Amino acid sequence: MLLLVVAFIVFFVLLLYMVSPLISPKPLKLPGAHVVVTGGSSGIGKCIAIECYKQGAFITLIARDENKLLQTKKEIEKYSVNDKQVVLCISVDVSKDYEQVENVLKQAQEKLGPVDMLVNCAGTSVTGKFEEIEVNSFERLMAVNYLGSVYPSRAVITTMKERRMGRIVFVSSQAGQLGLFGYTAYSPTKFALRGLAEALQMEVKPYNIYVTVAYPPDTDTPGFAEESKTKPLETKLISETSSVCQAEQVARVIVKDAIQGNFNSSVGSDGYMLSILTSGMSPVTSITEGLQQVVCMGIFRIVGLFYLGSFDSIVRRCMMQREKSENADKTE
Ligand SMILES: NC(=O)C1=CN([C@@H]2O[C@H](COP(=O)(O)OP(=O)(O)OC[C@H]3O[C@@H](n4cnc5c(N)ncnc54)[C@H](OP(=O)(O)O)[C@@H]3O)[C@@H](O)[C@H]2O)C=CC1
Ligand SMILES: CCCCCCCCCCCCCCCC(=O)[C@@H](N)CO
Repeated sequence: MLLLVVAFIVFFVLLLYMVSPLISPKPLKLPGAHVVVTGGSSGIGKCIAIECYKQGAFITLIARDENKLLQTKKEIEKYSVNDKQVVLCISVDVSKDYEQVENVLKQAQEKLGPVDMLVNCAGTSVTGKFEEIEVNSFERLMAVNYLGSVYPSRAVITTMKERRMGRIVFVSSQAGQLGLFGYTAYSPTKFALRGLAEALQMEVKPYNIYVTVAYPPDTDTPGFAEESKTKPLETKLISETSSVCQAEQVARVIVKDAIQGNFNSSVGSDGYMLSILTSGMSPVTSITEGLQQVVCMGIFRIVGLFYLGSFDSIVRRCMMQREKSENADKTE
């Protein structure tokens, strides 16, 4: 009898341990909240700012180009839902000097109150073959995409911990879940965000702060148009596996997941598969999410192997094509 009771207690405690990280956070209320969006003057960041503004938030936009910031401010203000709402613009490079980033965020908080949600969306990309990418691009991308997310987060986290609330969003990429031809400089910066997010989430969860990592697919933005100009053929063909998304759609998903405090945010069916497949030891934010990972991971690995096979064959075909045309050039 005693044994049975002990066994029951042990079982119960184990169950509690498993289920405790699965308890979903309370959603953030956006009306009246202060949302800071880095990279908020263009593309996905701009759409995230609009989405939050439409839901009643006060917005701080951060980017370098002042004209672009002011233009975006005007565009966002068209969507106001009450006459108290404010859009504040700050021109700063998020990747250069920590003190400067800390200072401007202090000013923003003096004007609009403590930051309830920070969206780290400032970022840029360079594609090309490893040996053809300028050496300083590796450093620059790491500075903008990684340090440019560390600095603003580091600057707001103390106040968030004091208030025992907050959301921090990191905009990674599908190229932050798997490495692809052409992305040797870009992918590592997006993988780095995941490591940062996991470690930070474990630290700040007891303070009721939730971290979200978003993994968007190719998205129709000015940044994407710029990237496409110099993209290797292989990268283009591989990327065509999944279709190009609209920035509005990506932004809606990111804002929804951030409000709910979901650690993981993905778009579309291959986004869904990739996120399950790469969930590893990342935090879970609902029981259904945990269950889906347990059940689907193996099956999605099989699907993934087929994708990898097709990517390899694209790379091989392109190489043969190139050699053929080079030989033809020589014989001419
Ligand atoms: N579009 C896509 O296909 C995908 C994009 N992503 C990621 O989403 C994010 C946004 O991408 P997207 O909307 O395409 O980008 P855009 O190029 O359209 O916009 C980038 C924004 O970041 C700002 N920015 C860039 N560098 C800095 C800096 N050093 N300091 C401050 N602000 C900066 C830009 O303003 P300014 O130049 O004036 O500073 C601009 O507001 C990026 O992190 C990108 O890697 C992820 C997956 C897919
Ligand atoms: C079972 C799993 C199957 C998975 C299939 C995955 C298909 C991969 C397509 C990858 C597209 C690359 C996105 C990079 C976007 C980006 O960050 C840049 N555009 C930034 O400008």
